[in-house]
Amino acid sequence: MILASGSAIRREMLHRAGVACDVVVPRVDEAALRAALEAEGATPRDIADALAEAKAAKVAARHPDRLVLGCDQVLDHRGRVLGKPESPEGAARQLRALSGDRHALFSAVVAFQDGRPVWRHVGQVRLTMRGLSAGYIDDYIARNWDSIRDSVGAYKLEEEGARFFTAIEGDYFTVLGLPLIPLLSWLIDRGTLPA
Ligand SMILES: Nc1nc2c(ncn2[C@@H]2O[C@H](COP(=O)(O)OP(=O)(O)OP(=O)(O)O)[C@@H](O)[C@H]2O)c(=O)[nH]1
Repeated sequence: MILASGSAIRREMLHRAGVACDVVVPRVDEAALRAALEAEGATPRDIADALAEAKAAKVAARHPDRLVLGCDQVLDHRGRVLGKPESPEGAARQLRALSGDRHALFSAVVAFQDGRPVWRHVGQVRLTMRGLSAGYIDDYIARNWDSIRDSVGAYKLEEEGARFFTAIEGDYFTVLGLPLIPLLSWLIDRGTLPA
């Protein structure tokens, strides 16, 4: 199986679940594709699904004989789609906007076999963030920028980001970027993984 993702935590989640996979980082212009989808009025859920499919398709084209997983995660804040922060200033703007409010994360995975999509799932999590002071946000980013720069929402739930939330409705793995439970269930049900 190939994980078509450059995300270290996605690889780590599969590895810890005992799922062996090769990693091939997809070369997809996510910004352009996301902009086109948003221009068509695509919902955040559809954007995550379409980007995950584009990444899986790109890698599957070069490995038609392998099971290939493409992934994508987007943040939906009052209908606005947010991705990874471009800069510490961008991260501060994002966190100030999310502070004291609710947002959703959509984590999509699309599986390709024999060059076509054979399974897909979009996990959704709703998060309620406590009010964070501007001073704390700036300090958090200054201390954690190297860690959060590749993370949608500019936080990592498994690290200090856990302090941001008063409630999370959905599963932990989906926040980290992969709907792991439905994916493992599908792999087991189709006989790819023993159980
Ligand atoms: N460790 C961690 N990563 C997070 C968290 N929330 C979001 N992310 C990561 O944010 C990234 C979302 O960006 P994507 O475009 O979906 O994925 P990517 O990292 O660019 O990797 P590709 O799949 O190659 O596009 C993923 O790597 C997620 O795993 C979190 O709470 N913890």
